[in-house]
Amino acid sequence: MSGRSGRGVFGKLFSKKQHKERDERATEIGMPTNVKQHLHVSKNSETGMLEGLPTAWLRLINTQITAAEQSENPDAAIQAVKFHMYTIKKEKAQDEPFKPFVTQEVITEEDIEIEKLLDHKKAHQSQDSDLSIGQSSEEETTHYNAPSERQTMPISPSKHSLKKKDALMDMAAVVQDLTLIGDDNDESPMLRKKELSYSKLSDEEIYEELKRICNKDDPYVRFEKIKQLGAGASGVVFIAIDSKDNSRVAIKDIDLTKQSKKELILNEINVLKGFHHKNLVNFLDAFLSYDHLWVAMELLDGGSLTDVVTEVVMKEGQIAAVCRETLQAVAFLHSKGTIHRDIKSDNVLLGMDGTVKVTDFGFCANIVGDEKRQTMVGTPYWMAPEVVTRKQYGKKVDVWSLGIMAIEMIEGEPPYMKETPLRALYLIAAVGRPKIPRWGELSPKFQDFLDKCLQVDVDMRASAEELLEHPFLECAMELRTLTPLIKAAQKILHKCYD
Ligand SMILES: Nc1ncnc2c1ncn2[C@@H]1O[C@H](COP(=O)(O)OP(=O)(O)OP(=O)(O)O)[C@@H](O)[C@H]1O
Repeated sequence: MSGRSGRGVFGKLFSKKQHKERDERATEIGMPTNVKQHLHVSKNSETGMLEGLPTAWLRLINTQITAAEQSENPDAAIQAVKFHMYTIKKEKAQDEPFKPFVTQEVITEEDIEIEKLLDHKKAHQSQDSDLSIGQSSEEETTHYNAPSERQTMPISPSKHSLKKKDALMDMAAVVQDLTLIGDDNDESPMLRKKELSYSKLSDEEIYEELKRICNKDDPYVRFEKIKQLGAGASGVVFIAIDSKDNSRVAIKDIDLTKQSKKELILNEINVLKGFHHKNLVNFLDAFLSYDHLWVAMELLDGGSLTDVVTEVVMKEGQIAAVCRETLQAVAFLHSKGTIHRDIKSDNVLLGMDGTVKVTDFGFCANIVGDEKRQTMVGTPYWMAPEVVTRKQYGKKVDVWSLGIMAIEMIEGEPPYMKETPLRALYLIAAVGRPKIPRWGELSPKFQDFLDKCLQVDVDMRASAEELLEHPFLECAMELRTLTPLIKAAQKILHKCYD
């Protein structure tokens, strides 16, 4: 599906156009507005097509999922469109840009919200159809907006869909539940008490607490801004020189006035302070200047792994090296009771020396031991089937995503990247393990590694810890062999970190 003509083991270089197409792919969907939901889903016995979903949902399904596909796998079509609508709704509601770590409070609200949007109608199940997802007792009006950039699954709680009082009551119950089911032997950081106490703080108190935990230096005096690296939903990232030791750092500048849930930042900073690993883009310090929070991080001057996979061909030994380093980060996060939930090449940053570090903890979930979460987060193309199909999921979603990232390193892009996000969701749910076009060109060890990552049955899928022992990783080349790939990609993309 990559569109590359064969050359060498993994084919020829990816074009810049394909790189651009890859980013544009996720921006395609523009949605209608004001859709009334009366859900009573059934399958037309003649055409096999779904009926009874909101008109806008059906329009989406019917334009992107064929009648035969709907008929063959109606559940996958329904799950995909539900998930998709949830994503769009969240995309519009997202107004909390900085989320290096997601707290239990956010996840709990997210759980409640997804249930409300998607599943609570099950309470009114129809008796005449297996497919029924019920009928709402009252009309709901949902506004849809086109998602921006790549199709990620934002998790900030919507102000529109959840009454604060109800959310807090439900949250208290869930937090209590989670505390009760916590494993005594689990070493996860127990953060909930602090989160709950923060959630009671007023804006003024939050600023006071931020002042207390941030470095007292004036960032405008201490750092010299060199150049902007990019602007994400989470703020602007730039390179700066730290006058304290002349080191170069990456700084994320967050405008606090645009944050509706400032208390989350307190938790995030505290969590980040406690998470240091050689394969994570480590937090260095936080600074407060009026309404701006500057978060200083290690600077990775090699750009993202996406730049490399889309532009140059990687050898198996180089892929093994990146997998090993990423797995070390993932295993570390898992050992701390945290799921990353958004492992993909965009979130793996490289140093010019070949250092590999995982970043963007904006979708992390704190978990307790092997406790499973019922939330749907991540980026559709990298998403594990159990996430799309709304089954309970746990740490192993990161292992699936790592498998998809390995496919990116082989093929230049994840499976279904040329499909719309909705169709990709359907295919993930319906097909399960994706086909890998260059499968026959891979070594048996690499094939086995991918097999262990991409098991649809979560129990059959290896853990990050187990994968670190896999023989494929013994083939890893030295990290410095990544440097020529990074340089080649930077040259093609005209990127420079000086
Ligand atoms: N520590 C870092 N070192 C080098 N580059 C970085 C670092 N952190 C972020 N970047 C780069 O800066 C740009 C913006 O990063 P940011 O994380 O804000 O963007 P994003 O991931 O697209 O957005 P978001 O995560 O907020 O949705 C990206 O190109 C990213 O690769």
